[in-house]
Amino acid sequence: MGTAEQDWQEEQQRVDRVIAEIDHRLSNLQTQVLDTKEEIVDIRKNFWDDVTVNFEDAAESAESHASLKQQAEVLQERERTYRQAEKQLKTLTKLRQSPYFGRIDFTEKGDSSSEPIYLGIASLLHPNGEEYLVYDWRAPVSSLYYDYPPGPAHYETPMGTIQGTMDIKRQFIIRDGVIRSLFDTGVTIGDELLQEVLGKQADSQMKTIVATIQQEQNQIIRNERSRLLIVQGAAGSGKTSAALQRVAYLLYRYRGTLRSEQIILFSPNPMFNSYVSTVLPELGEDNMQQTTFQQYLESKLSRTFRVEDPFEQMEYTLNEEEDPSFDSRLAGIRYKTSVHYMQLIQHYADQLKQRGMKFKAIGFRGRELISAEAIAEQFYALDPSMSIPNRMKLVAEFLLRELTKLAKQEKKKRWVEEAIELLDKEDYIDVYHRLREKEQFTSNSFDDFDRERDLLATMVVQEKFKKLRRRVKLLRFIDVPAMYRQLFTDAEWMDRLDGHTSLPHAEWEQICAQTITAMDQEVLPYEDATPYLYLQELLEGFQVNTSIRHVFIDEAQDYSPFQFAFLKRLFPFAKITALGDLNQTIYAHAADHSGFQPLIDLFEPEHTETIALKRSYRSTRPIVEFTQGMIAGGEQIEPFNRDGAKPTLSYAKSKTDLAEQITAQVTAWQAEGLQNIAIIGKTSAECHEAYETLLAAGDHSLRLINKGTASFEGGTVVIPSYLAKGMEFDAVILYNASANQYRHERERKLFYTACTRAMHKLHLYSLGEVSPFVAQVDTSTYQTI
Ligand SMILES: Nc1ncnc2c1ncn2[C@@H]1O[C@H](COP(=O)(O)OP(=O)(O)OP(=O)(O)O)[C@@H](O)[C@H]1O
Repeated sequence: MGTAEQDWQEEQQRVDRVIAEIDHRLSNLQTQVLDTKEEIVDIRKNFWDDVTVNFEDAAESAESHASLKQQAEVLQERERTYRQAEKQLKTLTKLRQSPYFGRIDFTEKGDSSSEPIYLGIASLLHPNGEEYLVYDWRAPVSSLYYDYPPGPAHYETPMGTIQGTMDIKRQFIIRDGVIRSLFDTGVTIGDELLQEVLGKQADSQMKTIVATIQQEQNQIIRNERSRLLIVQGAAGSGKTSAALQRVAYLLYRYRGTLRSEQIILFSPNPMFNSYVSTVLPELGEDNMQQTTFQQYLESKLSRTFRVEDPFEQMEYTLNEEEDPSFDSRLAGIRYKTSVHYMQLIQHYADQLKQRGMKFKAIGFRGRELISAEAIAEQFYALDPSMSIPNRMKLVAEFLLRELTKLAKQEKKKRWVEEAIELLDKEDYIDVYHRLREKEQFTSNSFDDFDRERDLLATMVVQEKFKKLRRRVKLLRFIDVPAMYRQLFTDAEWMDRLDGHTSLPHAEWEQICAQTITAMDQEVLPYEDATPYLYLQELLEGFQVNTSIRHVFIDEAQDYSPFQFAFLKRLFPFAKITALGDLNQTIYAHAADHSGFQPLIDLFEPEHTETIALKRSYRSTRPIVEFTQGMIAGGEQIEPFNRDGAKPTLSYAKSKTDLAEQITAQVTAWQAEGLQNIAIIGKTSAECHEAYETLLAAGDHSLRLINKGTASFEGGTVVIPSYLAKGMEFDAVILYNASANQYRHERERKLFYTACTRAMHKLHLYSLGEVSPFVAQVDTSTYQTI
C-alpha cells in the first residue's frame, strides 16, 4: 500500500471516529431537546397552578408577584436552552455531513512535535474536554491555513504572535461522511480544490467559501483595525463572498457582545438580498439585517413624495436619449450627486440660519391660527449661534404653548357648541365621572351645568388639536419642500451659494424646470432624494442608529458622495466595509470619476484601509480574457486558471431570427444540464420584448425578472443588465449586443458588468453591427459563429 493510500485510509478512519463522536453528541442532544421541549410545554400548561395568586392582601400579593416572576424566569431560561440546543443540533448535523475541510500540522517554536489541526465550520471538543477534534475556521490558529504554504508561519492571538512551522497542509472534500478528495498542497489554498469548487454549476443561492478562502480575502475577513475598510475588487473576485464570511467571522470573534442584528448589509436590490441570504445560516449563524438604500429613502420620504427608484432613473438614462431634455437630466444627475452639490446644501443650511427659512402656517378649520411669518419671526428671534435643530425644538415648544392658549379661546366658538350636541351618551357619562372624581360638583346645579359644559368643550377642542400638536412635535411646520424648491426657483440664492463655480450653467435652466415639474407632481427624482433628505435632516436634526456596529455596503461604486456621507452619519458607532468595483459603475453619475475618494475623505487616513482583489474566480479563463479587453486597466485582472470555451458572437438577421437562435442555444444548454441560464437585456423595456419573442419562439420555461422580483429561483431567466449585477449564472446570453444598443461610452461598464455574470459560457448575439465594446476587443479572445 502506497503512503498516499495509507494516508487516505487513516484519514477516513479519523473521519469515522469523529462522526461516531458527533452521532453520540447528536443523540444526547436530541434527547435533551425533547426533554426541554416537554418541560417547556409542561411549565406553560401548569403556569398558573404552580403560582399562588392572591391579590387580596399586600404581603401575599407581593409573594404572588415574586412567584409569578420566578416562573417566568424559569420558562425563559428553558426556552433559551432550547433555542441553543436547536442551533447546536443544526451545526452538528452539518458537521456530520462534512466534519472538516482542512488540516494543518503546525509545530510551535520551541516544541518538538506538531499537532494536527482540523478545520471545519464549527469547533468540536474531544470528549476529554481538552483537545479539539475540529477547530472553527474562525479560530486564531485557523488563519494559518488561509495565509501560508507549508514552511515558516505565524498567527496572531489575543495574547500575541505565535511563531512556528507548518509541516503539512491538507485539503479534503468530505460528503456524507466519506472522503471524496484529499490533496496535500504547496501553495496557499491549492488550485485543485478551487478548480473543483469553481467548476461546479451555479446555484440559485450564494454558497459559502470557507474551505477555499484565499489569502487576500482572508485579510478582508479578519480585518479588525480599520473604521473604514474599502475593497476594490474585480468582477467575480469574491467581494460579496468575503463580506459575508467577514460577518460570520465577526460574529464568532465578538460572540457574547456582537449580535447579528447589529450588523447591516446594504445591497443593490431585494432579489440580491434573497440571493445572499443563505450563506450565514449555512455557516450556522443568524443572518445580519439586510436592506437597500432605497428602502431607507422611502421610509423617510414617502409621506411627502413618491420617490423615484434607481431603476426608474436607469431606464430613463438608457432608453430616453431622444427626449429633448435628456442631456439636461443627465447633467442634473451628475451635478446633484456631486460633492459640490453636497457642499452647496451645507452652505445653504448655514445661510438659512440668518434668513430665508420657510415655514408652513398652522391652520385649523380653514383659518390660520399661527402664520408662517409669526413662526419665522420666532425662529429668527432665537440666538443664531444655536444649531438649527435646537432652534427648531424651541420653536416647537413655543408653538405648543401657543396652541394651548388658542385652544382655550377656541372653546367658546360655535362649532364647539355644535360638536357637543353631537357627542355620544358615553362621552357625557365620562365627563360626569371625571367631574365627580375631582369632587367638583357642588350643590349649585347651575354651576355644575357650566362645569360640565366647559369640560365637554375642552374635550372636544383637545381632540381636534391633538393632530395639530402632533404635527408640531414632528416639526412639520418646517417647509422643507419649499426650501428645496427655492434652490431651483430663486436664481439669486443659487448665484450666491454657488459663486459661479460648479453649476452646469448651460443646462441649469432646464434642470430647474425639470426639478420643479417633478416636485409639482409630488415626485422626487432619485438624484434629488438623498440631497433633499440631507437638507431636511440639517434642519430637523439627524436621526441616528446607535445600535449598529458594522455596516456593509455592497456594490459601493454605485453610491454617490451624498449617500456615503449619509451612511456615516446615520451609523455613528459602526465600522464600515465598502465593497465595489469601479469598472462596474453603472449609474449615470458615474461620470464623476472620483471613485471611492469621497468615502475615504470622510474618515481619518489612519483609520482607513484599502484592499484590492485582482483575481477573478467566477468566470473561466477565456471569459475573463475576453471581458478584460473591454475596460481600461483590464489587463490587471488575473483570471483563475479554469478552462472553458471561448465566448461566441453570432449575428441575427431579424428579431425572429434572433429569438430562434437564442431558443436553440438555450435548449442545447438545458439538454447539457446547465441549471441557471440568463438572457441579459440592456433595459427592462428590452427584456419585455425579448421575453415576448422568446415565448413565441417556443421556450415556455422562461421567467422574466424585474425590479419587483423578490427572489431568484434558478432556471432560465430574462433579466435586465442592472438587476443581474452581483449575480452569476452558468451560462449567459447577451440578448442584443449590437452597436445600436450599446454605443455610448457611459454604457461600457454596464456592458462589461452584464458579460462578467457568466461562470462557464458566454454567448453574444447582435442584431446588425456589433457594439464597439466588442469590436475593440482582441478578436482572438472570442469566436464569431
Ligand atoms: N475563495 C473562493 N473560493 C471559492 N469560490 C470563490 C472564492 N472566491 C470567490 N469565489 C466564487 O466566485 C464567485 C464570485 O464571487 P462574488 O460574487 O463574491 O464576487 P464579487 O467580487 O462580489 O463579484 P461581482 O463584483 O462581479 O458581483 C462566486 O461564485 C464565489 O463563490
